[in-house]
Order: sequence, then C-alpha cells, then structure tokens
Amino acid sequence: MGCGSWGTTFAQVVAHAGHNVMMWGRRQEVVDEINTRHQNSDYLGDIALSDRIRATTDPSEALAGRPIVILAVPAQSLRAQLEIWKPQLRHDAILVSLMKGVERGTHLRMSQVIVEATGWPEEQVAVVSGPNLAMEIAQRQPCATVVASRSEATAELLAHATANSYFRPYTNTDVIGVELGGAVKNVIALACGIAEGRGLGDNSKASLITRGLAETTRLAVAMGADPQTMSGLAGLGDLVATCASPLSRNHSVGVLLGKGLSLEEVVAKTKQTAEGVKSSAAILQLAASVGADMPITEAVVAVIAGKLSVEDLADLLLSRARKSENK
Ligand SMILES: NC(=O)C1=CN([C@@H]2O[C@H](COP(=O)(O)OP(=O)(O)OC[C@H]3O[C@@H](n4cnc5c(N)ncnc54)[C@H](O)[C@@H]3O)[C@@H](O)[C@H]2O)C=CC1
Ligand SMILES: O=C(CO)COP(=O)(O)O
Repeated sequence: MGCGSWGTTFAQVVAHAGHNVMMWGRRQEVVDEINTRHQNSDYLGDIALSDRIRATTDPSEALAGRPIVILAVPAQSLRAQLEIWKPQLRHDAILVSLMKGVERGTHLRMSQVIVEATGWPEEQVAVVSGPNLAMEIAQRQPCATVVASRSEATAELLAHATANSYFRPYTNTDVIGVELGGAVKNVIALACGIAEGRGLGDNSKASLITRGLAETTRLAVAMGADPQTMSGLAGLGDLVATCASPLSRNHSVGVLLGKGLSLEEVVAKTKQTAEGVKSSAAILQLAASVGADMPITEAVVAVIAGKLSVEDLADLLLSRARKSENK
C-alpha cells in the first residue's frame, strides 16, 4: 500500500522472493506506468520492475483476500489510510509496517498506530527496518534488514516471504527497539546533514552518529527495548547508512538546512518523504515523557522550529556540561 520509493522497491524484493504482488497507489499515472511499462520512473528511474508486480488505485482490489498487507505511506498519513482500508482487510491478514516515524500528537510508533487503528492483535503485526536505502536495493545491491514482530512465527513467516538473493532478513521480537532505531536515525541524519552543509568533516559526523546512537539507546531502553537491538541492523546499521548516504532524504534535507536554506525552501525542493522533519518533535516529546535526555534531537527540533540557527547548533551541543561517556 504505497507506490513510492520504498513501497515499490519492497514490492520488487517480494516479487524476487517468488511471490505475486498487487500494489495500491494514489496516482493513476503511476499505477498505469507500473502495469504497462513495468517502471515507476518518478521514484526509481528506469529500473525494470518484475512482471509479478501489478498495481491498482482501488484499495479493495489491492486488499481483498490478501494474507500479507505491506504498508508504505508517510507515517503521518497511516492512521487516516487505515481507517479507510480496515473494512477490506482479511481478518487474519498480517499487517507489515515499512515506515520509520512516530505519530505526531499520540507519540505512537507505527505498529502501535496499526494496532490502535485496526484493532489487530500485536502478533499479526510486523515491522521491517534496517540499512535499506531504496535505490541501492532496487539496483539489487546486497543488504540485510530486520523483520520484527511480537510473534516469532510472524517474523519468521515474513522473513521467509522476503528473503531473496540480495535481501537478507534477520528476525527479532524487539519491535520497540527496531522501530525506534528506524525513527530516530532520521533525526540524527538531519543533524549529520546540517553538519555537512556547514562544511564540517568526518570527525564531526562520527561524533554525531555515536552520540546519536547513545541517545537513541537511552530512549529505546526507557521504552522497554533490548539495548542489543541498537547495535544491530535497525540501530547502528541504519544510522550509519542514513547519516553517510547522499541517497538519504533526511540527510539531504539536513545538508540544505546547513547551507542556510529555510525549512520552507527545503520542503519545496524535497519531493519525497523525509520523516525526521515531522517525527522529530514527537520523538522529543516521547523522550521527555520517560525522562530520556536527547540533546541532538532537541537541537534538531529547535532548528526545524526556527528557534535555533544552524550556525549555533554545534556551539549549543559543545557547551553542554561535560559528563561521563557511559552515563
Ligand atoms: N525510501 C527509502 O529508502 C526508505 C523509506 N522508508 C520509509 O518508508 C516510508 C515510505 O517512504 P517512501 O516510499 O520512501 O516515500 P515516498 O515519498 O517515496 O513515497 C510515499 C508514497 O506515499 C504516497 N502518499 C503521500 N502522502 C500520502 C497520503 N497522505 N496518503 C496516502 N499516500 C500518500 C505517495 O504518493 C507515495 O506513493 C517512510 O516512512 C520512510 O521512512 C524505509 C526504508 C527505506
Ligand atoms: O530509511 C532509509 C534507509 O534505511 C531511507 O532514509 P531516508 O528516508 O532518509 O531516505
């Protein structure tokens, strides 16, 4: 459900794992191009899509009778979409989130939004998160990911359904850690992009990545996650990929902010979803509710809100009281 970069690329992953896939998209021209030319040129250039993939703008055609439903719309639109889609879902369908965000207002992770909006049991919900830049995967470059569900059997089933010659899923039952790793790395990537846009080098970015992992871990553990998840693919793995890659939309938004563009100017230039822009404040509020200190996230939220200039960001972080690294 969603014909953007990741929805389309993931459909290709599933097709290459040997399954037929029906995609739902909002725009008729995108759906037509997938069906007739086997391409989604707006998002994936001239990548050839598998013949196993078909698309429709009709949600009931996409959903009716499907045993696995994969959700790939922007995080902040998920709840409204699920309210429309819920009546068409097969009662035993497994619902899978590909999204990396936290809902504004409720501070809920995407799997929690799914459970709340559909009434589905947690055991029928899974999430996929890891170092998975869509364009690299569309080019069949090898990578790994994490498929997480409260139910080991659900995670196993989905790993089986998605594993192919270039995509290696690992299972995990720590849904909290996997989802928070994915959501917070977008905020740290914004910070790394800002540093890059300001002309700072690799020491600054490595410091942000490492301390970013420390604050992600603080939040995740306070929410009940396993700290080991944070040194895995959905934690460190995705953080490194997103903070380093020019393919990352969050990273790219940060670079433009760092170069001095206003948020409005950057948003106007950015066609695709950069979840960190909208999720960062929700993540900070969630952290405040459990007493987790997240100084990099706080600084990014202040930049996005126009309360801190990019020139002052590094000074703010460096002027904090010194402390022990491991506390
Ligand atoms: N692109 C990537 O490399 C990866 C993206 N993700 C996550 O996947 C999720 C989706 O991202 P992408 O597919 O990359 O985004 P995208 O911006 O490429 O595509 C989003 C899709 O959702 C549709 N859409 C936009 N607003 C909508 C609304 N209000 N209601 C319904 N549909 C709407 C768009 O038409 C588009 O088809 C995000 O949470 C992102 O963080 C996760 C891993 C990799
Ligand atoms: O989540 C991603 C890679 O794992 C994609 O990152 P962006 O959303 O910043 O492009």
